[in-house]
Amino acid sequence: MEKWRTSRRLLSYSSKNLFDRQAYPNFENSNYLSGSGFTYHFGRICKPFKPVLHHKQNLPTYVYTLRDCINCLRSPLERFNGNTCRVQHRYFGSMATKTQRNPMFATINSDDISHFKEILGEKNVIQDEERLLTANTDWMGKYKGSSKLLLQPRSTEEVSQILKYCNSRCLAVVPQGGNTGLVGGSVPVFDEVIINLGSMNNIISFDKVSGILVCEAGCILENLVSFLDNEGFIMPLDLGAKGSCQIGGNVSTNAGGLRLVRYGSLHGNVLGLEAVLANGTMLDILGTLRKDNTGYDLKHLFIGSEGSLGIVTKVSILTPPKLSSVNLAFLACKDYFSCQNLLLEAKRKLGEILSAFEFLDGHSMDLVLNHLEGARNPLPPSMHKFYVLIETTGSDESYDKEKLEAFLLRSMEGGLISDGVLAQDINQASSFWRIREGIAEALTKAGAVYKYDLSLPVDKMYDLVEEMRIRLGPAAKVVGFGHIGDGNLHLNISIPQYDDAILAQIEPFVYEWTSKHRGSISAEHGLGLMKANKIYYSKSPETVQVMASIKKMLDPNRILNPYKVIPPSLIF
Ligand SMILES: O=C(O)CC[C@@H](O)C(=O)O
Ligand SMILES: [Zn+2]
Repeated sequence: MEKWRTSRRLLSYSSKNLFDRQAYPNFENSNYLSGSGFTYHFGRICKPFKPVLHHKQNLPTYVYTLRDCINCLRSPLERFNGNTCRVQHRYFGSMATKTQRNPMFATINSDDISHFKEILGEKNVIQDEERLLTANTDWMGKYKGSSKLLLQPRSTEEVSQILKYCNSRCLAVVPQGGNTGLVGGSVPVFDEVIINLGSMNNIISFDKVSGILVCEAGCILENLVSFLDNEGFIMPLDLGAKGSCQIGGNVSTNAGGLRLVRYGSLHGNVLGLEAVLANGTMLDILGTLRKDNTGYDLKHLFIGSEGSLGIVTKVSILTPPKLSSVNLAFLACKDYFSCQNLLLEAKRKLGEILSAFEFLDGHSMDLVLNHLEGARNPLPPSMHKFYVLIETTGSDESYDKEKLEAFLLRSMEGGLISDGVLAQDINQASSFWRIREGIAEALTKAGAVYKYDLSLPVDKMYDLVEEMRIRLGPAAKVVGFGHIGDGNLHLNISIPQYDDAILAQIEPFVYEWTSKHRGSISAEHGLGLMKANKIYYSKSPETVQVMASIKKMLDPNRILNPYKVIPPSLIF
């Protein structure tokens, strides 16, 4: 096979909108909250004693008390401190916890509707069933709420008025952007009012000298990409969902994506933001400075807190200049060890021009080929176990190409790569990216899927996939792919339909494994509803207590995105 044909310069390319809701049927099966019934303490096994109903009973959270814990040896007497359960939160890692609607929240009445119509105008107060069905359902069709109301504010002032009113009435709300999240964070759990930011989609300013873009939260990522492309700049983040996701949602979930290896996370790229607090206060921290050490940097509270502390309405982002030479290689590796070594070498040898380093296993490739129309393996049919995409972005066409080709040749001679091709044009590059970016879509088409988004030491990452495969046997397809360059594994388990018995084999094992290796149970997707109760696998009780205190201070009535991020029993 002709290995490294001369590559033509790739200009900017963007993949198809993979997350277009229209393209996907909804799946009806959704018993996402059932747990395994085991008791865990930070991912370590504790012996179940007896389940008790949580004493602050709005929520029937079953608390498995701890006794003879082989790891922590804490006395079960610590369970209660007067009326306050002091340590219960430590013990419900993956146990059966079923969230119930908190009765402290009011339900919408006709006066509320009239009030919202006064603030927003008739057409921005949506009660239409079809629109609500879409907004109540997440992209995977896995999480479904039953909200009766969707509001579409057009300005920060309107968001402020909505929240002020909801807070006074104790009406729970869920902020929603493009609704492309994967942890049930952007849809209601019950009847929360949906606040959709999609109408706030103006670009406010762009400064070519500094590369700082200021825009409203509802701007679709791909529109920002196109706008910046005309100005000779790029967004520092790139996601498969770019055609639908909105920047406010990206910031609120601290979305990572394909370019993080080069440009870093949104905690670094977001220079400022505007957010509306639960009581309607408009918080203007929309700075455009690279350096500002005047007190606490509060913007970081809103980056990645999934709308639980405030609703992000505007953002200011540092954007890198668009460089003229982009190359993309699609490679095969014989084993995971070679992928790791290739990453190490790529960092060393490609240095400043490396802009993406992604991997997928052969099982992910099979899924894509079986379920994505028109997808084709760019390499000749062979049983490759692993594939890697390496993208370089630089400013000197011949130097960059030479550098990449020399690197690929050396890696091939050294046995790190077993086969590979370089994209010859934008279309080819898009088709390569389509394979990597299309895995999530292929999984959704294949049936039910359990998703885990983990940060792990790179050398350990794939052991988990293999262990899971052995654990589940032929009943499930276990696939591993992701941002190996950032130590982020996407472990997905695909089965024909959701099955509690299989889930019990996966959880809490997967969280325990991650905790044991000092990883994170959410690398980039957030905790949402799916993992609010699992937070202790990655954070200490003291840390979660501080988070809960911040939540209670900023949102005393807990109206913002309830039941998500922090274990409900800690804050209600
Ligand atoms: O579906 C997933 O598990 C990952 C989705 C997304 O974060 C990706 O990197 O493709
Ligand atoms: Zn990802």
